[in-house]
Amino acid sequence: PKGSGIWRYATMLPMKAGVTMGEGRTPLVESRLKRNLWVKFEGANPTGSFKDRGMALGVTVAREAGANKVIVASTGNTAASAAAYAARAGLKAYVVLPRGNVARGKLVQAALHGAEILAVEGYFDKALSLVVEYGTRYAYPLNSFNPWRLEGQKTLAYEVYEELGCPDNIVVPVGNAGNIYAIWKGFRELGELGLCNKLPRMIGVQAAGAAPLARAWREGSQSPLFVESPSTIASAIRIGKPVNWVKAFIAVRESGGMFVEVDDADILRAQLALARVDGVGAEPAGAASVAGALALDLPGISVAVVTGHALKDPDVVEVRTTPVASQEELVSVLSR
Ligand SMILES: Cc1ncc(COP(=O)(O)O)c(/C=C/C(=O)C(=O)O)c1O
Repeated sequence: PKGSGIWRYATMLPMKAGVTMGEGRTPLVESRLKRNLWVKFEGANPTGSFKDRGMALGVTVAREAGANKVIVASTGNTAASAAAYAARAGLKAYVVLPRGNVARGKLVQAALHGAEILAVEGYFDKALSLVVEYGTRYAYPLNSFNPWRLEGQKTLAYEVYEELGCPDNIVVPVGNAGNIYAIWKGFRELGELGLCNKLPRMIGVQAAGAAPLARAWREGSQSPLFVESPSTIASAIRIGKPVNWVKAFIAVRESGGMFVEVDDADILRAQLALARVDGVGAEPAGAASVAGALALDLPGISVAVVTGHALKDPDVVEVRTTPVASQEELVSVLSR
């Protein structure tokens, strides 16, 4: 298909061309951690997360709508992506961040790309309520309640289909819960086009300390059990009140999937295993999908979406070094 980035799929998008940095076409690699497990490495996007897919379309629509300012609340990756894509589109970005809850790499990206960084006390949910209640009057909102974001993010499904056909399970880390619905929408469209006759089960993975949907699912509740003070090492999904929870329930119910939770130890173990066995460097939230895939006994072919790059959150990685003061010491280390 012609066009670069998400615009390769223009026929399936609400607009035919727009702002791009060649987002998408990310690696789909077979994992050696488990049979029938593939990893879709979204860290390979221009700003290092899947958010670029939705931001390319969101920023294009904002500019077409005549906006010159955009605003997002974010745990970091949406902010980084909005900052970069707004810069590319010549728009001003305002990012509202929960002070002390944003991984360093993402903060640096937002600053580098020239966003105005507004720090609020509290969690992501507080930042989002500020944007929804006040921000939208002054700037075009680009959080994932904005449908154009999800239209861009659904292109991941098309890429998986092009390389692997229609897998049996798609495992996705869930925070504000837009991405799991976006990917489901993409596969549902492939079904409507007759390209997939069996659609994948959508498996949403949450961090145990920030699992409003997984807890509701486990307890058979029809609505999420919101978490007042979400807590997890995976700061990207440290979200207690997912704005897209209705859509996420639809995706999981319609697909015959489920929500599960994994604890931080599982997430960090998956991050290391993924990096050292498959060579894929994920930030903790990005590794949560692999932790879920490893913990579950999913029948058939599974694709775990690794949603963000390891460099986003360097502070969670333990670095051990071996001092070498002489060539003898070097030789002794090398010959161990
Ligand atoms: C690496 C990573 N993995 C998974 C998610 C969860 O996706 P959604 O369930 O669609 O929210 C996020 C979300 C980040 C933000 O919500 C934000 O940046 O404000 C993320 O950065």
